[in-house]
Amino acid sequence: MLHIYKDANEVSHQLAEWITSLIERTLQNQDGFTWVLTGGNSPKQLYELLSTSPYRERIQWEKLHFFWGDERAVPFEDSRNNARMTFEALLNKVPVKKEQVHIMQTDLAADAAAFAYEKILHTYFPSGNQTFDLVLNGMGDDAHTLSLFPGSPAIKEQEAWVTSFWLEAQDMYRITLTAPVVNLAKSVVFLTFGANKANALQHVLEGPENIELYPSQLIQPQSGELHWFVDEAAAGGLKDKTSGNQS
Ligand SMILES: O=C(O)[C@H](O)[C@@H](O)[C@H](O)[C@H](O)COP(=O)(O)O
Repeated sequence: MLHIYKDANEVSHQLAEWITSLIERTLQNQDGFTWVLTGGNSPKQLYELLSTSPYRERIQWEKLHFFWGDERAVPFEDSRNNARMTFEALLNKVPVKKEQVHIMQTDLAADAAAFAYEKILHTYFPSGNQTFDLVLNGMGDDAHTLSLFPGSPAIKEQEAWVTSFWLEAQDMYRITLTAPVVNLAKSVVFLTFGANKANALQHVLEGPENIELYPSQLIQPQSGELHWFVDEAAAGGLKDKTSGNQS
């Protein structure tokens, strides 16, 4: 479902409300809520909103379990580390305990970190049939999501839930969830805005399938929901802007 709002500010506010309501609804029927966070710049305002009134009070933080969609294999102290950004924007400001938070361990070798993370995920989701309550994703202007970059080996992974690889262009290892585990989630939400995303968004949503070039096309939940929260600038190239709720 496509949700188009005026600008980045409005997208962030609407998504803060949407996520808070999803958490409230879900926790009426179950005891915990598993949520995959994304790095990048786009979610910063959303995270900050969630850590303040009125969202902060509505969320039962002690029932949440946090995971990450991908990580740059640099120390937690490095400003490029995705988990670090999330702590600064959100997790340091809300009442969550260490045991609720599962970061990808960048003090290990990247392949060992991927293996360790996969083990944690299988403990949470032993049946292997359904995974997270919510996966929040960003999308790059090259149509990557998570660390599923065009042409990267990670986009071919069919079995493993977590993988790692050397990303030459950025001179670093990446650790990432794969499409198979994300596609078992109950809800997947993409948050993206800005005119620089318009071309990628048009190809991902309306172009012919070309996973190598537009890896975000890999994300198609098997039985869960898929939502795109975008602004008018990012939606600028779409021919069909009606496939969902719009403001
Ligand atoms: O570690 C990362 O780089 C991210 O997890 C990545 O997948 C991100 O979500 C996109 O690159 C969009 O980033 P922006 O929100 O900054 O455009």
